[in-house]
Amino acid sequence: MSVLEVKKLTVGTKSQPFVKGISFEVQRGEWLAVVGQSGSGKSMAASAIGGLLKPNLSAGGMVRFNGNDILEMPSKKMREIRGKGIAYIFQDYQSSFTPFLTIGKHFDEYQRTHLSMKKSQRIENTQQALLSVGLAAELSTRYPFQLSGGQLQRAAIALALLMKPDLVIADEPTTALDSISSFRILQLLAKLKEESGCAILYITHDLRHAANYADNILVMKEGHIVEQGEQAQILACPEHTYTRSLIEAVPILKQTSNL
Ligand SMILES: Nc1ncnc2c1ncn2[C@@H]1O[C@H](COP(=O)(O)OP(=O)(O)OP(=O)(O)O)[C@@H](O)[C@H]1O
Repeated sequence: MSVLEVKKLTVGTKSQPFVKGISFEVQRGEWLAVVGQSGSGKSMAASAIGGLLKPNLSAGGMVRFNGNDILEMPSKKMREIRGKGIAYIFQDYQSSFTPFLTIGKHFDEYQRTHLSMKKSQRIENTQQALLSVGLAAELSTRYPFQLSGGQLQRAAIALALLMKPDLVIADEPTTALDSISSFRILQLLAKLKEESGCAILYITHDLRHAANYADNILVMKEGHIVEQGEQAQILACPEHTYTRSLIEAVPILKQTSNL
């Protein structure tokens, strides 16, 4: 069974659709990259899948997560799924943290909401989670502003993965980071995917990330999917002119493509 099944998903305001009937599936252990220019509807689709749409937007069609229909789900159940089954990693990782709570307190509160266990076990889990993303356990006593951007995004990822989700939605998680920190975050996601077998829906406008990490690629343009398939196939032999233009815009990819 697919972890995620999306059928004819539309998202938009009352007067204007921005995502216009897209369909795709994500399997367990798959890294699917959603690529396309700015404004093509990638984030909006991801928000609808994660049940995080802005109040002025609504979604139609079908989104099934582990067989459960997300768009029909009461908000309480959706919050449970978002905590445990689906993790969302934002481009703006600062928004995952409350400035006046320490990093450790964030991890503690998250576990208290979703699990019932002793405080000593929660502390142990927090330390393990920080270590798993290469952060020292001592960072749990610091406040968010006392961490660098890369450290904070790692902490956000550790927090998102604490409940061992089946699906990680990462919406341009490296955009605000320097290239070394970005590389580390991508490596980390790849490692976590290998270890846990989770699926990753990775939103990016950087085709190089898709080329290096994704199993499959889905290309969006103006709210439609124009092409989807295996990563190597799409990059070597793109069928759609829009995909070709995206590849041509990245010289290093153009060299290895059959364009
Ligand atoms: N809350 C909103 N209300 C109305 N229009 C919106 C809202 N959020 C986004 N849009 C519009 O919807 C379109 C799709 O936006 P979306 O954020 O999904 O694009 P994207 O492909 O993720 O772009 P980027 O790569 O820049 O993040 C854009 O034209 C955007 O201006």
